[in-house]
Amino acid sequence: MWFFYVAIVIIGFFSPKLIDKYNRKQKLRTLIKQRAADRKINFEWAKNSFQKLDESRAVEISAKPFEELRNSLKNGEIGPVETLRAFQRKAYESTEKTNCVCFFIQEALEIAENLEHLATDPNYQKPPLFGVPVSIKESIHVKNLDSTAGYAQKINNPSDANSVSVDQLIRLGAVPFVHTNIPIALLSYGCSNGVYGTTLNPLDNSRVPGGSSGGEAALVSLGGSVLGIGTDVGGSIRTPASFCGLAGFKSSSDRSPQLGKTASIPGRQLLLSVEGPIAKNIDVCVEYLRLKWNDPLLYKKDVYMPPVKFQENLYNSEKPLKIGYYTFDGYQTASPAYQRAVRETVAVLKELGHELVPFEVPQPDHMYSIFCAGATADGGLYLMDSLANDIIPPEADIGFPVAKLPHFIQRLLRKYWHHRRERQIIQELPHDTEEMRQMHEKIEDYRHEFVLAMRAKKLDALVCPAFGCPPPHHGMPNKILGANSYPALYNLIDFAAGTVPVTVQKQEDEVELRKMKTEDSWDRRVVTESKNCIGLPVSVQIATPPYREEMCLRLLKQVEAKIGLYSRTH
Ligand SMILES: CCCCCCCC/C=C\CCCCCCCC(=O)NCC(=O)O
Repeated sequence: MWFFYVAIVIIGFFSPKLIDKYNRKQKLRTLIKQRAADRKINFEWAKNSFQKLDESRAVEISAKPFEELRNSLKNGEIGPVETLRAFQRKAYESTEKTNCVCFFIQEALEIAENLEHLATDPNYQKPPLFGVPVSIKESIHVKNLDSTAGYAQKINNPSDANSVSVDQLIRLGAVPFVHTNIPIALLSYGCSNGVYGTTLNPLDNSRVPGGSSGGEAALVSLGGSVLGIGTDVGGSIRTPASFCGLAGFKSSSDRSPQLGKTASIPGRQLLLSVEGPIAKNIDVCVEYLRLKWNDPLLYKKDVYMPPVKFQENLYNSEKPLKIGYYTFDGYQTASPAYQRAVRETVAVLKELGHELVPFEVPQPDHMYSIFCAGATADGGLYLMDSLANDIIPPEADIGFPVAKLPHFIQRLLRKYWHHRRERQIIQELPHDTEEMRQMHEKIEDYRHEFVLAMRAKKLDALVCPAFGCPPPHHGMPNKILGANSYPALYNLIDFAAGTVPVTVQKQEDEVELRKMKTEDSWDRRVVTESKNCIGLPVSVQIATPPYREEMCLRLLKQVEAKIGLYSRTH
């Protein structure tokens, strides 16, 4: 009988909270429905807009690669409004296939019309990106649009101003025209959320397009945009670019504006999210970054950015470099095709006269554990709190179950948890201010250790796999966290890093898979998820220390020119 009374007391105590939570979630579901209705209207608006342009003309315009498009707009062969309509059509078709677009930016039409009007003046000097439509990741602020980062609770909070980067694009003559999809909280290399749904990989719909800039990669891959702007705090530009066969680049944090984007974890200090380009080839990324860094106004709009222009001397240098390489970072065995991509890149760089030497990543277990601690910042409290108050589809899950337990339970499990790598991560998640300070100290120390290891070999740059495995199936990214160690390292140490596709998965790689040693569930899933991927693109990653971005771009360009998967076709 006593049990009955205790149960009544417990239910009585918790029920107001449960009812409150239920009501909150119901409100969020209503908001999601309203958002879906608004989105339908927005898509209808885009359809009306692109139907004003003859389809064959639209196909002709949207088939032009970036440089040709820019030239055609410059010499007046095509106009900004018809170009916008052509890409609206292509983006509409792309989103029908992959659900990559969240919203079409309606102000884009005014911007394009204004450019067209300005161009009627014979004395008008066309800006460098005159009329080029550019796609923008949803978390980057565009005036009058929400940046929800996939949270239903953030619906109906439109940005009151453009981000520094979007404003700059408009100043350079570009036409930001769509907001693209992301995973909830931006902390996944999948691309699912309860507000806009799941984005599919255009090359294999059953697999993720990468994340968190997954909508960008799917859109660019299908030709719905020639230049996409993403953000990266743990691979979110490089991973989707790799999974969709594109080039992607992230600078060190000082060379990216910080104003005007929704951060995955606001207030995170040592791991700053960086904006950067995704495009069909590295030339487009270079051209965008050249324009971006050579714009003196950028450094007035974001006064925290050191005014460092595009360093042509580094980009055009012919000096042979000393480059370290590794096929295994000591944390996650990469699937065979990614290892082969490194070996083939090393051969090309040697052929070009560079000196290549093997490199070992210092303390790999420590490296990825402190990355996870740094990326979540406060032991996961902000993340857990935000997620608990939202709608999370199963395929959008973040982290792993033990990391979500209350801190007092994690403390008990820290020594005994059976999964070694999960245990190492929970050991590093800070649970109080002292551990938080220690976490920052560990990150600083690791950066110094890494730089010393590079200096000991006099290295200018590093080459390694872009990722640990090909795009896994939807719902798998948080179950294979280790595969993210390859891009994450370069956020942890705040280096410049970029990826280019250099090969595709082959039969021989799938045969090699059978020889892979597996220690835990992450390893086993790397193997299972790497099967049946023949023909999917595989990228290599190149990284350089901060302020040597242009050196990294030079190497990416050299590799792409020699073995880039699409260098001849795009
Ligand atoms: C709930 C606590 C869980 C803590 C442990 C989970 C650790 C998860 C940390 C990192 C996830 C790794 C995936 C990262 C994907 C890329 C993220 C990114 O670059 N985002 C871009 C951005 O934030 O702007």
